[in-house]
Amino acid sequence: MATIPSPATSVALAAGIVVFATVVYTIVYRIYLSPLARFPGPKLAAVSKAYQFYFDVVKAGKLPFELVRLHERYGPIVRIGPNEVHVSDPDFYDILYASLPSRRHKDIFAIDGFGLAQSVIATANHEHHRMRRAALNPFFSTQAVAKLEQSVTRPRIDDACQGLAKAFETGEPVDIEVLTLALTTDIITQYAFAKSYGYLDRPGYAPEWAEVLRGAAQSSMLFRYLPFMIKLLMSSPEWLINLIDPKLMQLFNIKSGLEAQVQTVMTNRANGSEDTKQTDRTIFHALLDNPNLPASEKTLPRLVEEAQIIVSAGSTTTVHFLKCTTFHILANKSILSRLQTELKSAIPDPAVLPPSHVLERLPYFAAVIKEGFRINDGASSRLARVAPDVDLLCGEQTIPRGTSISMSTYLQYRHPSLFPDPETFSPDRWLGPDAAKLERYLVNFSKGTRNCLGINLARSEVFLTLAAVFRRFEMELWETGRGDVEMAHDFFVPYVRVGSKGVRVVVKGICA
Ligand code: HEM
Repeated sequence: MATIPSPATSVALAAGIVVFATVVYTIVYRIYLSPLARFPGPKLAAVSKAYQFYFDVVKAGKLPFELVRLHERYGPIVRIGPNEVHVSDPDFYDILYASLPSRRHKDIFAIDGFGLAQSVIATANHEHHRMRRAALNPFFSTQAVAKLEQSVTRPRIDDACQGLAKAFETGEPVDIEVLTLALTTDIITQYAFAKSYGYLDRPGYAPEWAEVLRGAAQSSMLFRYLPFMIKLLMSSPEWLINLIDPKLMQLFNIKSGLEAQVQTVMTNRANGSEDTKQTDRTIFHALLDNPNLPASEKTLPRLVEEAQIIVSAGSTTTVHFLKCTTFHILANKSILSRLQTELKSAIPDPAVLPPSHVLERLPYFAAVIKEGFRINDGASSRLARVAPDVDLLCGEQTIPRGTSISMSTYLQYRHPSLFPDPETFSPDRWLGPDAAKLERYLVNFSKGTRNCLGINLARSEVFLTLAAVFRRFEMELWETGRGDVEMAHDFFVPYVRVGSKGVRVVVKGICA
């Protein structure tokens, strides 16, 4: 005898049918009816972010390599998400990463995993981003960077060189990543917070910091899919963090230190006891003083998040550049010798470095730096933008407004028509008759309204550091190979294979 289902069973059945129908409709819509349906790509990628999740998280940062395969198979525009296409067409770069007056929102998916939602880099809306960015720009302008070169950047580079001089005496190998991470961290913290973290003075240059940053970068790949997890982690008590991973405490201590610093600036202002010495001015003073930022932009948590992104963005990318470029110079004897000849004639006294804008005019040195930028990829993550007002023309195809569109340096720098033999470190490609044309494709700092805030500081650091190191020391690579510089994982910035012991050098001599 047939039984009549209970009301609860009927409701559950009806709910199941609705969920099933919704899922089926979503799949059919995304594959066949969406405005992006005409762009080729794997069906799973069109349906859900699971495709990206597999390469980002399960395979630990392998999406750039998969993107190469996808573009070989499907052409210059590939659909890689329900609302995302990835483009491999270098001539489209300037269109996507456009300057004002074009409006570009950001698809902050890739940034969300850092848990710094109130910082400039994670600001999705174009106008909101303009406001936050305008407040920071003066602090990192060409003039501001040039002014602080004398008092902040060069003294720290001299400190790092002291470390190399000591290594010459002891014969101990030096890990370039650890040394330059201490250097760039000390520079950015002195520059932005008037208080250097002093990593260059710590034993072994605080080697654990590199590990902490790598761990945070890798975790961000998971957190970008589950952003609530990073929020939960950031608000957890210290004992729990210690239990999960004691190394994470370094990040938390930095956050607490920044909170205390901002709080002091705010309290001193409130009770009129502020120390107004220009040398003590920090990025917090600049933001708090800015009349164009409303009070909601000057809260303690937001200022701390802005400071946190500046510490990490201001160190990791520059370090990867310095480490890779040092490797390639030392691995190519003829390049090393040509570079040192030019540096010796431009810097007669190794103790007295010219300003970075003078170094930038040395033709061979500038070509080495450009090639260093090309071969190290910069930020390896695809950088997604959204044009809210206009459709964008890519070749013959129109990408509808509102689409998340991304491009990657990894593909751009391996484009056969621009950079033949891309795995070879060849500064000469920047000295040929087509070099000027080629420069528009060198995009490590991205372009347009959301390009790198720290571009002037980064350029000053890399020119001064490499000039100092290669003018002052004779070095050789020590137990280091190409696998120690090639990207094996994309954790927003490039990371090398697990188990690499880094780029290590021995100092063989001090140059007169
Ligand atoms: C060689 C070194 C560097 C490279 C290759 C680099 C690259 C980049 C790239 C590609 C972006 C765009 C990211 C995106 O679209 O999501 C960016 C943004 C940013 N960079 Fe850098 N960067 C470097 C050094 C620095 C330094 C020294 C600072 C220190 C202040 C810095 C601070 C920032 C900030 C705050 C942003 C966000 C800007 C915004 O959203 O308006 N970077 N960087």
